[in-house]
Amino acid sequence: MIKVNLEYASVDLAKEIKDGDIQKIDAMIRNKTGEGADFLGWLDWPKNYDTKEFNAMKKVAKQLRAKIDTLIVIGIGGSYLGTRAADEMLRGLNHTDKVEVIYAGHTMSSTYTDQLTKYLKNKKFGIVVVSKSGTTTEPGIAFRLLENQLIQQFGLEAAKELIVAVTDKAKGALKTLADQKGYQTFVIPDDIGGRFSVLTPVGIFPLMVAGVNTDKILDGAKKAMKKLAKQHDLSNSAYQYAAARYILNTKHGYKMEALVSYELQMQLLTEWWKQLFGESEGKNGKSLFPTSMIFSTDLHSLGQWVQEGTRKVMFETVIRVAKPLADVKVPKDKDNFDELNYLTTKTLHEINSIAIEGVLDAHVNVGKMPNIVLEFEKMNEEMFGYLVYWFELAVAMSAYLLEVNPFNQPGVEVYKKNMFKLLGKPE
Ligand SMILES: O=P(O)(O)OC[C@H]1O[C@](O)(CO)[C@@H](O)[C@@H]1O
Repeated sequence: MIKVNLEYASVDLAKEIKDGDIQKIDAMIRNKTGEGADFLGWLDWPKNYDTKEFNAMKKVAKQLRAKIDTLIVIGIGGSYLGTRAADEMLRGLNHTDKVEVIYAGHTMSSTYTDQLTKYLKNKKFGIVVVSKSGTTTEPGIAFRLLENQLIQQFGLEAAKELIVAVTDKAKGALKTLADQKGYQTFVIPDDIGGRFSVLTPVGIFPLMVAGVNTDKILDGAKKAMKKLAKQHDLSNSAYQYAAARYILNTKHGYKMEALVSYELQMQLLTEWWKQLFGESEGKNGKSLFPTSMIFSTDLHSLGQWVQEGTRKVMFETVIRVAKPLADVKVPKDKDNFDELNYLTTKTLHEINSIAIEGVLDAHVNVGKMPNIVLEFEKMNEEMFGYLVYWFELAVAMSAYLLEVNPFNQPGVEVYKKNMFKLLGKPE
């Protein structure tokens, strides 16, 4: 479902990396002997997840969906990015669905929060609050505000049916609060970190409420798991990607990787990817800075820099989708004032695909910027599950190649501690 095309990357895997090193790290991942191995729960999750819990989630999601027109998903980082990535990639602007999904708790912007609370005044809304730690400030504040508003609008009893918490199975502020107030809870497994959690109740429950076919997402993840578990060396496409970016970074001196998609509805997927790679690898003064662009949109802004700006700093990783969710024909026009009739033999996706060819040539051959191309078979639910698992395995390999622990994020705590000190948070 994903092929790695290194034709434009100026990387020769056979010459520039030892297959033995890849095999060693693969064994470390599979045998759970590397640093941070306590957080490898995602590795077997597609076959190990608790089907009973998932059936219970389906039931609760159906009940909640029947009662609301708007779902507020409260969370930050790994507690919301994967959900939003799937929501935008799969539902996109599909407003025919009865439930609108709005995200909160990923910002402390007072303007956004004020606008949201006003918008919800005439809405029948429900809340899914997601926090593994239960103590993160942003979702904590958003939940306090929106829970109050929901109770004011619909009453205490109704709140028990309109609020669901996804959090730790036993500990943390959110678990205590939900249990005390009688809110339904679903569990974030101990051995899966936030940014690896989209296939757990973190992503799956809100997506169920949003009406997404989550069974197909999990089928896709299982497909990836089964295929990649059989390939312990560079025949594994996730490892090819990890190795290529490692070589570009450590042997060719590149400092940044831009994930590029030609699908506007993958914008949030690139945000999810940024957290996955940024938090997993950005340690000990090492790793690529993960950034992203949407083409052709950003060709009309950053395109100039990409073509002619500072060289040997950034390379691109381009997602090329073979089969989009839908396609559109350019209509014939009898006047042809806009001179576009020459395009009417092609669909929009065909035009987009030709743009990729043209841009690859311009960026690689003229601009001398290496491009890794990730060939995605399609863009549906199954593909989403597949790509999530694929990137998770890729980042584990990639971080271990850099000799950093992929599963912690000690740097994030620094700002949090400073902020708590300045705000006078009691110890
Ligand atoms: O789910 P929590 O505990 O609220 O944490 C949210 C996010 O915050 C971080 O700790 C830091 O951004 C992420 O690792 C995590 O995904």
